[in-house]
Amino acid sequence: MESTLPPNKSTGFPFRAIMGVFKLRIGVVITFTALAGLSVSAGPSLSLAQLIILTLAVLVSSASAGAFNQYYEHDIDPLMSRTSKRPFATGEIKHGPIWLLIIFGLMALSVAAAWLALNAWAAMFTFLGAFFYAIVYTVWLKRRTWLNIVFGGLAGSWAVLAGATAADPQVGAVPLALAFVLFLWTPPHFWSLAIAFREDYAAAGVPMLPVVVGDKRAAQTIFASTLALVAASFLPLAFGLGAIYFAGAAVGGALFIQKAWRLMRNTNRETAMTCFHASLAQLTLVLTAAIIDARF
Ligand code: HEM
Ligand SMILES: CC(C)=CCC/C(C)=C/CC/C(C)=C/COP(=O)(O)OP(=O)(O)O
Repeated sequence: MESTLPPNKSTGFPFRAIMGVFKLRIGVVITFTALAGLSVSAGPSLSLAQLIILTLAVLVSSASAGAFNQYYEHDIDPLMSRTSKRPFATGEIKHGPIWLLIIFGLMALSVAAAWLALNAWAAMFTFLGAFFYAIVYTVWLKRRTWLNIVFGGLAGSWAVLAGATAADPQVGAVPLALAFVLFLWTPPHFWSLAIAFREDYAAAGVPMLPVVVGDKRAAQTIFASTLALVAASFLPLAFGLGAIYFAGAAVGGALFIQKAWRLMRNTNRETAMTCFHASLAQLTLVLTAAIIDARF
């Protein structure tokens, strides 16, 4: 799972490790989420330059938050198998204040670019996404309560609204509904992975749901929250999305529910990871269907 790769041997400069710090694969999906919010927004089309700036602003904001997360968690990442190879955890990249300058500089740049090229609302949600992930989730809640992901999950909702407000600061019902879907999607997405790596989180003293209530109760909670998520994923139909969106939400929802059911019936690392990947497939189907439906 971990995207951190050994430094490029030929130059010695840890280019790949530095890229690994920014969690860019996740940033790409976060950016896709913002573009889905833009697509379902009623506002006027953006110019190509504005579209590029929105894309880069959300990507850089997400990446800076991801880098802050790895910087801040350099103490617990070595304690977990999944994260122990990360550059701050291994010392491949020196954990020092220069990184805070880089991180906050990139964050400020992304928010300023969104503000200047788009509007204050898009800039605010671009900032809020990173703030909720880096501060609300990573610093405030992650090591304190199993509710960490419930509130931290708003980070994804802010990504939807960053895109939607770029075109129309008066957020419409469909972008709001999609932001609500992201809010409900994030907990089962993450709790599935947390079951697979429960021992890691227990060793690191992080109170993820499975550590607090056990795998079985966590799997039951995942199943119940997936049902709620899938029900909510049909909300955009009430505000104008059509058959294409329905198809995406139905196929994605059925897949996620089936894997969450399987996880609840047979709770182990393999069914947990399958459910985690089903969450990503469901989100991709819902967002892609929303983009296509809104365009035709
Ligand atoms: C605070 C909210 C969230 C938390 C705590 C969370 C948690 C995680 C974790 C722990 C991983 C595994 C990372 C790794 O091992 O490298 C992951 C992977 C992933 N997450 Fe989430 N997630 C959150 C929100 C989101 C959102 C909003 C999206 C997309 C809209 C998303 C998309 C992904 C993707 C695409 C991956 C796979 C990345 C890869 O293959 O390297 N996550 N998530
Ligand atoms: C608009 C905008 C910029 C939104 C940002 C949204 C965002 C970056 C959400 C967090 C995604 C994520 C994979 C968190 C993992 O945290 P973790 O610390 O639990 O993962 P780890 O254990 O792998 O470090």
